[in-house]
Amino acid sequence: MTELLVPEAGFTPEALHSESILIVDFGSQVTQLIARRVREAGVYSEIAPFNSAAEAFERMQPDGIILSGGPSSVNDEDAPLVPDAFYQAGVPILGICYGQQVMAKQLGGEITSHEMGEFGRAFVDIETTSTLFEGVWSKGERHQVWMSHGDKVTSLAPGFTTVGTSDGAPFAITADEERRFYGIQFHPEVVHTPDGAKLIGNFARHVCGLTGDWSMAEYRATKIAEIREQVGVGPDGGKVICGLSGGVDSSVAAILIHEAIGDQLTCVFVDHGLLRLNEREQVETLFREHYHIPLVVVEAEDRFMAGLAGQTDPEKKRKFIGGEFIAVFEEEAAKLGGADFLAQGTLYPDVIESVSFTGGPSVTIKSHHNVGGLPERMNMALVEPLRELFKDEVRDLGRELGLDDKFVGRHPFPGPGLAIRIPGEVTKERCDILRKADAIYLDEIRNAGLYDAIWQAFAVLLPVKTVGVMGDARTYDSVCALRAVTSTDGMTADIFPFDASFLTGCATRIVNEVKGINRVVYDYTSKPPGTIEWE
Ligand SMILES: Nc1ncnc2c1ncn2[C@@H]1O[C@H](COP(=O)(O)OP(=O)(O)OP(=O)(O)O)[C@@H](O)[C@H]1O
Ligand SMILES: O=c1[nH]c(=O)c2[nH+]cn([C@@H]3O[C@H](COP(=O)(O)O)[C@@H](O)[C@H]3O)c2[nH]1
Ligand SMILES: NC(=O)CC[C@H](N)C(=O)O
Ligand SMILES: [Mg+2]
Repeated sequence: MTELLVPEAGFTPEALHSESILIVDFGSQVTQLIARRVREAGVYSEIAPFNSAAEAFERMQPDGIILSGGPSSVNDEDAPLVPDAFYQAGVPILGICYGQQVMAKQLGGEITSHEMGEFGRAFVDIETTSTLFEGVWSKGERHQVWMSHGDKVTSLAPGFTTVGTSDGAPFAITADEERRFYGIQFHPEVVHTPDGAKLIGNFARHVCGLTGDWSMAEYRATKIAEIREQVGVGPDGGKVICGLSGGVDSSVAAILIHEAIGDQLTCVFVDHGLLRLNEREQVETLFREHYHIPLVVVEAEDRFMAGLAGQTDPEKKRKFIGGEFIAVFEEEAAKLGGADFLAQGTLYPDVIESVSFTGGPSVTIKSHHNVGGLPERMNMALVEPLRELFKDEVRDLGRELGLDDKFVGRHPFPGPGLAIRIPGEVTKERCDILRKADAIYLDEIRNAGLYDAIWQAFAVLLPVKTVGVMGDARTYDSVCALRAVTSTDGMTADIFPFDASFLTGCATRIVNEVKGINRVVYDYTSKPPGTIEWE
């Protein structure tokens, strides 16, 4: 564990790092990925929606600006714009997709809307050298990129030259090397542009001239400062309760908040009856052994089961669970004499799937219990220090905080627990059946030494009964589906390719040992098109 830079009261996060990049958000689905790539390049970044970017600029005094993509067309009447002052600030600018188009338009170029765009994989031909590509791409080469646009630049703004072209975009890559303005039609932030991360790194280092000395240690110190600022420290500071599940995210959040505000924090673990076998005891023991943070364990099985009775719609189940979690937290807060803040280990993927991050156009895939599943009325303000991070970054932060490997390496487990792994009605009896099957499956995975190679694995209990024969007798019982995926951040996932013999072994054990299940199947669907959980 590295020593923490303890920020003083009244301290601002900007004071911690000398280098930063401002990302102006025009509502792209993948703006957070730009921030992530900048972090990977070792540079602190902040995202500001286009309409508050001027204030963010004043505060941060960034060394570079990246303009995101977005759903608007620059030819629309109310098209969102970049504050004019940014073009006069002498700071390098990288415009991506809409960002390229809006910069071209504002600086005197032209953009045309076409019926046919380029969506998905495309290729760019590099026509000249550019500081943006130094050491990555050279003149005369052709490279794969990822595009998603209907509009395109058709006439360059004064000072710009064409650096690269694609079939659908004659000005796919444009540069004004003197002003250090770059406009690219493709998206370097997504993995489908294989050299994209390097290009963003080049923008930070070669174009903006940054050294890239930002680290998770600094993220930790920055967040501690922000938490202190939000909650207040000492006798006049607020009280915080943190929903703790024993999962990586909430454990990291709890430790971080505890570092920031000490005993103003109490953790609350809710046993809603939807946990895995022996999970409550394990989490309680592990947490009390490792940390001296007050922990309240709430027995809430009956109320969750009662509320779930008769519910079969996945979104209704999720919304009920989200609301009931908050009701429990509020009751526990009252018992502690009131709390002003509720802390959660919410991550960026929870946010993007539930709602749009800065008011952009993204659709709701499913209401994660801790975001879209929250009730409208909330007494406590939220403290969510991990809200911009992806899972693997949270694990890095956990290691930085000295979190035990037993926590860092745990497979994710969703807050609504077994409820979203039992399609149809959830009952205690069905939870008990699933708990047994899931425990056997994970036991087999651990015994085979596969736990760490898999990102997440679990069993699902289907609302389907099939006929079987056991000991010469007919059975008519439920089907259990097994799922295991590989992933880095849970946003996309691939199935884990078990050997057939491993799956046969699991199926045999589950059918033999779990009463109520007589058939086992394996889920071969990646994400997309599937999601990881079944509901
Ligand atoms: N049983 C629970 N009791 C209290 N809070 C919970 C519980 N389950 C989930 N939460 C809260 O909801 C948040 C989101 O849950 P989520 O499962 O995404 O994170 P996690 O459990 O901390 O980590 P992981 O994703 O590794 O399981 C948690 O960080 C925690 O604040
Ligand atoms: O805390 C959570 N509350 C939720 O409501 C929720 N829904 C899904 N997940 C977890 O998120 C990751 C992506 O899951 P999906 O592909 O099913 O959306 C996977 O790791 C899922 O287990 C949740 N976690
Ligand atoms: N992904 C984007 O930024 C798209 C920009 C603009 N809406 C277009 O269709 O060209
Ligand atoms: Mg969890």
